[in-house]
This record gives sequence, structure tokens and C-alpha cells, in this order.
Amino acid sequence: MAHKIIVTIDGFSSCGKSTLAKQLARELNYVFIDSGAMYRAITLYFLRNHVNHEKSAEVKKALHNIELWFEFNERSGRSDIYLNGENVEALIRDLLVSEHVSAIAAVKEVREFAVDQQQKMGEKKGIVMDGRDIGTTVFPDAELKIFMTADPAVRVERRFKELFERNPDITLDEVRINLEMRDYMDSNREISPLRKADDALVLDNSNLTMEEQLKVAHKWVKERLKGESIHPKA
Ligand SMILES: Nc1ncnc2c1ncn2[C@@H]1O[C@H](COP(=O)(O)OP(=O)(O)OP(=O)(O)O)[C@@H](O)[C@H]1O
Ligand SMILES: Nc1ccn([C@@H]2O[C@H](COP(=O)(O)O)[C@@H](O)[C@H]2O)c(=O)n1
Repeated sequence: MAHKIIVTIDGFSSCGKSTLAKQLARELNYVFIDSGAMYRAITLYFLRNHVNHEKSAEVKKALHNIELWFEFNERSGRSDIYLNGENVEALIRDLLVSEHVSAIAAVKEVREFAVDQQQKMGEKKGIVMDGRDIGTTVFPDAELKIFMTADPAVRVERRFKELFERNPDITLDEVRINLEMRDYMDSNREISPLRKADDALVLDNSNLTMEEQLKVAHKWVKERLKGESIHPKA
């Protein structure tokens, strides 16, 4: 059986982590997991059920009633997330969820709930997972860790373009404020804050096409599979 590794992709909001993770997983025939979708689905549940994330007992009870899983969607070529049997892939991308997710993702019980499931998903390796703490907390021994970044203005523009297609009322300012707020909260929370793992390779895709970013990452994977060490500026 072919040797398989774990690839982690962490970084700031909307820099293209999921896009790259999906591209890479398809190329390698690996499983792709968007860990942010899990925090978003939990947030949707909390919003719908008026769960106060500052009350530990409420949080514990809510998590007890949440079941999450992913199912491959042939049309989109990626896995959709299911919350208690409902496909919530589209709903969790709404700005309302984006506005609350970072506060809920900072809660200890929520993180433990998600990280435990993420670690189980990687037990057989052959996985590309993107998020904020995948290389630092979820898979600290991953064979390849990528830290992605892009110019903030480029990130806002990309996310705006995507959201505008679904909601023409959205403004560039709303998107920018949400990105800045999430980056700040994710980088400054107490548990597993967003940071580059010491052994992660940095990929700035501000001026890269999707094809070019895949080429860089794929080269890194091939080198790791061959057991070669990679120069950080590759
Ligand atoms: N190299 C690229 N050039 C242009 N657009 C890109 C590139 N990579 C990704 N995108 C686009 O940027 C947007 C954000 O990408 P993606 O959802 O993959 O980011 P992300 O880092 O996973 O975001 P989040 O952390 O908010 O989930 C998408 O619309 C995607 O199509
Ligand atoms: N490993 C992760 C992944 C995500 N989060 C939190 O979820 C938010 C949404 O994630 P997206 O990747 O869909 O943007 C993100 O802003 C984080 O608050 C996380 O904490 N850990």
C-alpha cells in the first residue's frame, strides 16, 4: 500500500486554504476536511437553539445533542457537512454565522469536541485538513505543514466576490470588517490561537493563481513522500 501522510493547512481567513486543501486532496486521492465547517455548523446550532456560549452547562448540553459528519458531494467535488442529518454546507457560509463563529470556536468545550473528532479522522493518514490550529494542536506530528497567507486586501476582494454571487446586498466593508475581526479573535484567543507552527512552510498566494499554488504545495508533498527535507523558501 502507498505510503500516506498528513498535510495540514492553517492560516488567515479567506486566503484560499480550503481551495488548496481540496485541490491537493483530489490530486493525491486523499480525504479533505475543512475543519472550519465544523465550528461553523456548531455555531449554526447554537444560534438556532439560543445556546449561550458563555454558560458552560448550556454548551455541554448542546454539544451532547450535536452530531456532525461529512459526505462527499460529486457535484462540488468536496465533502458537505451534515448537522444532525441536515446538509448545512450552504447555510454555514452566511455572514451571520461568520459574525459569531470566532467567539464560539474560542470556547474550551467546543474546541475539545471538534479536535477529538478531527484527530480520529486522521488516524489512517491520507488526509489534508485546513483550519487554524491543525498543524499546532490537532496534528502536531504531521509530515507536511503549510501556513497560508495573502495580502488582506486580496483576501477581502476574493471573499467579497464569492459572497456577492449569493447575496448582491453585501458590501466590501462588511466583508472586510468580518475578516479583520475573525483574524484578530482567532489569533488572540487563549486556547490554540492561530499561529504558524515552527516547522510549517509559508505559502503566500497573493499573486498566485490556483494552479500555481497547487504546483508549489504538490512539490512539497512529493518531497515529503520521498523523505527529502524542504527549504523553507521553496
Ligand atoms: N489563488 C487564488 N486566486 C484567486 N482566488 C482564489 C485563490 N485561492 C482561493 N481563491 C478564492 O478565494 C476565496 C477564499 O478561498 P477559500 O474559501 O479557499 O479560503 P479559506 O482560507 O479556506 O477561507 P476561510 O478560512 O474563511 O474558510 C474563494 O472564493 C476562492 O475561490
Ligand atoms: N481549526 C479551526 C478552524 C476554524 N476555526 C474557527 O472557525 C472559523 C471559521 O473557519 P473558516 O475556516 O470556515 O473561516 C474561524 O474564523 C475560526 O474562528 C478554528 O477556530 N479552528
